Amino acid sequence: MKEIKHFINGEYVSSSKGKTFEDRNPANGELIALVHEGGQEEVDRAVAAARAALEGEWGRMPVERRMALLHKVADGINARFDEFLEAECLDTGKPKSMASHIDIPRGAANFKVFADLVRNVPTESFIMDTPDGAGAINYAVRKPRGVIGVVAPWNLPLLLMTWKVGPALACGNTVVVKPSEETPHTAALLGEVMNDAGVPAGVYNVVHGFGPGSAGEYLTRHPGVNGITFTGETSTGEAIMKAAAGGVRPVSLELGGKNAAIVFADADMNKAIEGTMRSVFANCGQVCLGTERVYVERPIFDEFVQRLKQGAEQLKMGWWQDDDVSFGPLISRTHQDKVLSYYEKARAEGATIVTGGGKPEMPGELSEGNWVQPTIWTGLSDDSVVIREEIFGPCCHIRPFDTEEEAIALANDTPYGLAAALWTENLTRAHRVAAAMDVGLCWVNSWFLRDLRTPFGGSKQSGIGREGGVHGLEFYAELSNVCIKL
Ligand SMILES: NC(=O)c1ccc[n+]([C@@H]2O[C@H](COP(=O)([O-])OP(=O)(O)OC[C@H]3O[C@@H](n4cnc5c(N)ncnc54)[C@H](O)[C@@H]3O)[C@@H](O)[C@H]2O)c1
Ligand SMILES: O=C/C=C/C=C(\O)C(=O)O
Repeated sequence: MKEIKHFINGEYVSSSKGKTFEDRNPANGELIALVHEGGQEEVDRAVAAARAALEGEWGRMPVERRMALLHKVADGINARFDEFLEAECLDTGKPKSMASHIDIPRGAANFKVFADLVRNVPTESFIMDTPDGAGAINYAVRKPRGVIGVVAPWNLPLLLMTWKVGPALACGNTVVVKPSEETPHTAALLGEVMNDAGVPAGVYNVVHGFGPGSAGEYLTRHPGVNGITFTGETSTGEAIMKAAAGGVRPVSLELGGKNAAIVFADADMNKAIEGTMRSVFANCGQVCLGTERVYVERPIFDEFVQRLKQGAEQLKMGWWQDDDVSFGPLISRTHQDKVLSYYEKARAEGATIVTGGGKPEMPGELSEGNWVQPTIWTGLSDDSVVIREEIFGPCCHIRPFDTEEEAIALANDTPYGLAAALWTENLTRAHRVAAAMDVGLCWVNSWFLRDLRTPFGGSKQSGIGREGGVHGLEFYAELSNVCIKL
């Protein structure tokens, strides 16, 4: 049986207590690897290695050399594209059509983009008057924050982990990564790429394990960690904020969502259907930016519902390797139970089930996987739990609206504030409504179109801080002002 070990100080190491847990293929439940579970000892070793690397060659490395190494890491991911693809798809069950276009290319891009960015970003400078007339010059210096703890989720494992590791290393920090227990493969494989690229030992470390009482908690509580960046559920974000309060360490939190799409009657129907198909069903609905609430202007409501239903019923489920497969399983049996519990709640609350609503019949081995049907509901009241709580599954509720004001109020009626998608051909309305969305990210006539120079993050309970472009530097670097009296 394959074993996945920690990556500490440039070496793959076993758990000192010999503890392991299972990594299963979500498509058929097959055991694919045994993963070493880290405890306090492994976290201590990883943090110590990361600290030593900061004080060693990495900390003294000229910026140009550091950036060249990060480019080599990106090239190393691309050179082993098929291995990363297989590792990611085995852990998640996601179709290769998705992972080959999104997950793996973004894994490489996250290193290149931030290496180039950090090399080119200026810092601020102010010249001031002084009473003696000689003046003074202020300028800011960006310094690495230190050891960054990276806690990542399972839905886009390589993409979301490197989205943090890329800028962290570009700013000169070192990292200890705690990948999701569901998806340990690609974080482990990245260790080999780091070594092959010549990144010094201790710069990139990985400790596997769970959250509470395991590697996640030990890492976030560790006093040797200078900042924690986390993507995952809002409730976990709360626990991590509490852990970070000890020692007053900064956090960057990218959390849950209950994202709305608003489809106006003047939308290009084909584009709106194509985009909403992706925003609801891509990655089996397991995308934080995904749409779970769709508001459609009444004159086109029936047509929209029918066309989304047709699209959902044409999704092809199956093995990740098959070229025509567009829909994979949910990540785990536990998550399948959670999503199915919302399917039951929708039924109990009297939803009209337009399509789906249960488990599909899957052939052969696939019958052991965590499959659920793509599901569309109408007819629920605005206070239904199905409409208020994040499900993180391939499902949405569609509700008609009559006025722009009503649509805005409905979309914003949520404790979350991550993303929104608007569909309209009216440019003035697009600007007006986009500005009224209480979210960190609003797409107009598109979804998940990403320029990595832009601010990314959530408002309300969807997060704290913005990563992406220069904005992530607020977290990954410490700005320190130098004031020189002339
Ligand atoms: N805003 C975003 O950018 C974004 C992106 C992707 C996913 N998400 C959110 O992530 C969630 C799905 O991912 P998930 O189920 O892996 O999230 P999760 O919060 O259950 O787990 C995320 C990570 O945190 C670790 N963890 C759990 N409890 C911990 C604790 N007490 N201390 C330290 N670490 C702990 C887990 O082991 C895992 O590595 C959804 O809510 C989704 O909306 C948000
Ligand atoms: O599931 C959430 C997706 C998050 C995407 C990003 O963080 C990104 O594209 O940088």
